[in-house]
Amino acid sequence: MKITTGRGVIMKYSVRSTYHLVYSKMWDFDRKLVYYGIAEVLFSAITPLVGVFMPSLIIACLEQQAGVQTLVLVCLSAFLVYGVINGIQTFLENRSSTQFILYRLKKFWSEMFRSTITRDYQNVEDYKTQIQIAKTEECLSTNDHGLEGFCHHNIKLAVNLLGLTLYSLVIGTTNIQLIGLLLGLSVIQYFIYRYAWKKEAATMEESGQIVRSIWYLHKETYNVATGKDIRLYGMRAWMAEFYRSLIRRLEKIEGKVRSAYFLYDMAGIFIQAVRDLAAYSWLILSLMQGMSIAQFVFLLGVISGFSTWFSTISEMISLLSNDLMRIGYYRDYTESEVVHAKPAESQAAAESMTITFEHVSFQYDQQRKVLDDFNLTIPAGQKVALVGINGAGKTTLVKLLCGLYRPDSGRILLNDRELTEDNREAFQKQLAVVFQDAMIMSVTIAENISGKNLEATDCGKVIEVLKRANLWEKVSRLPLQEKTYLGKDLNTDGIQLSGGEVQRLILARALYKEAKMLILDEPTAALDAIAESEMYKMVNDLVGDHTALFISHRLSSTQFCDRILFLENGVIVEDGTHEELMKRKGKYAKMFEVQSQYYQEGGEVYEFENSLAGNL
Ligand SMILES: Nc1ncnc2c1ncn2[C@@H]1O[C@H](COP(=O)(O)OP(=O)(O)OP(=O)(O)O)[C@@H](O)[C@H]1O
Repeated sequence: MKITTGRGVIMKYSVRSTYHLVYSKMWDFDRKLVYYGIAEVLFSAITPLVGVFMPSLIIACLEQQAGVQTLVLVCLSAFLVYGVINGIQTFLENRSSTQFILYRLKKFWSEMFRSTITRDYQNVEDYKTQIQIAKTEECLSTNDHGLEGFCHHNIKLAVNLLGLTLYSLVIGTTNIQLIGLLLGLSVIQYFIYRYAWKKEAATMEESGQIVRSIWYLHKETYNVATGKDIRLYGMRAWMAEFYRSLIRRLEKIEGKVRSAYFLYDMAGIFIQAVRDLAAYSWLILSLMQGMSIAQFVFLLGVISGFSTWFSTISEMISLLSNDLMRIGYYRDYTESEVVHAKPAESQAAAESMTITFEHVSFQYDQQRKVLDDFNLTIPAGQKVALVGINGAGKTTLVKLLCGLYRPDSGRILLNDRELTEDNREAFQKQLAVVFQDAMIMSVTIAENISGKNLEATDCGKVIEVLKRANLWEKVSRLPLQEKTYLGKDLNTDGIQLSGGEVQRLILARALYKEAKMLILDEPTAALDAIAESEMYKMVNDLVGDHTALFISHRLSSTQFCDRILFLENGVIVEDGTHEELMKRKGKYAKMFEVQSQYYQEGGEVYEFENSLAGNL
């Protein structure tokens, strides 16, 4: 059920279902949190009443001309009772503050972490999911709003409701008309507050978007990768102006909201004046008609505290609407129907793999189809090169093959078995893929290679693959060798590898996996042409009988392959060995000839640019 909480703010989930979700999880997490919460409500509502009652008690003793001893005893007892109640209330408040943080982190953050890490790659890559993640963080990153705010605000709401009820009973037993007037005025004040809140709620989506953009810009200012371009391409002024324009937009929105709250504040002052006039007139009149001073002081305290209970209730209802909206973001993300990873089936790994694409079509969003009715068979053990100009669809094809994307139509078969959600994890275990943008984590070299913690890593095997990837010479010279940290995020002694060294490390990771199929999606961009060619040949020797797919823009690096596929706009336009394609004098031969001009010229080796391929 959708519920409107303010102009333009629609909540997808019923209030009841969100309450049920948060409190049933809390019950599972630690039921003491609920018990202590109830106790906090009781003590927080009683404390002010006791505070108001104390002076009137002392005055009553004076009025009745009690002896000094009795007066001292009453005072001490009153202070003791007040101190104990106040102390318990403070303890409960502090306890819930820390416990709600733990509840948010242990229960909700971990659920979000699990939901992200296990979900389909295609879904995580989607920009809509990225926005959902940013919004979910809004629900889980602060103590005052979203999930944790919800827990605190509910306690405060309950305290104020109970306090209001107690105070209404006290006043109501003395003057029923007065309580009617006080409640009526408070209701008017509440509706004016709702008006201001609705103004604010109507801007929340837009201001949330602006705040996210501001955070994005902030992030880019300390992002090491973009930092270079910002300085070298003189982007500072442009970014600063962009930042200022966002702040200006936020200021404008805030201005509108502030003026609505100003109206509320003004109305509040007026209502307060009317309320005080009525209440104090009655009190003074009652005093003149014989009310005791003790009762007068007590009712004075109760009446002046009455409006605070009510205005806090209005405030809490508005804050809770905001919290509910943010919890809705969290629910959108964690309850959305996405494919989550299934544990790998235990099945015997095949020695080598035959890959078949059967009428596969795929497109990103509403763009043109990258692959349209695509067919291809790679027999087991074949070494295939996939070449083509930029944007031809090579990486997309690899991601489909790895199960990172799902075809829109058609099937991908692995040894005659269709790749599905159920066997995807099992299949991925048999694959080693080296992408252009491979991930290096700020952990040790050995952990980066094995993908496990040090205790579970076979360091002997790590050294062996580092040797095979021509990186051991460098690593062996480091004081901690394969146990050296990469980057300084987790260890200040961490080292920085060069682009080419990172790519060798990624290759070592692929070799460590001992997969049945190896895919190299141009991981060698940081290597020179000769080093790349040598690495591809070396990998070819290492994979033995296993199937391998090599992607490169440097055609000389892949000419050794059993088969070369020339991809253009998602279609294989040429298919054969290097010799066959050269004889055919088609697109491949033309590209090869252009590139080869840049190799041996006057006995010197020249580097050629990847972008050259795109010019063909
Ligand atoms: N995540 C994505 N979202 C939307 N479009 C994408 C995405 N990735 C790639 N594309 C588009 O799909 C097409 C094929 O891209 P792909 O990366 O598969 O080509 P490629 O042959 O690997 O290119 P290159 O040689 O430049 O790496 C391109 O037009 C690209 O703009």
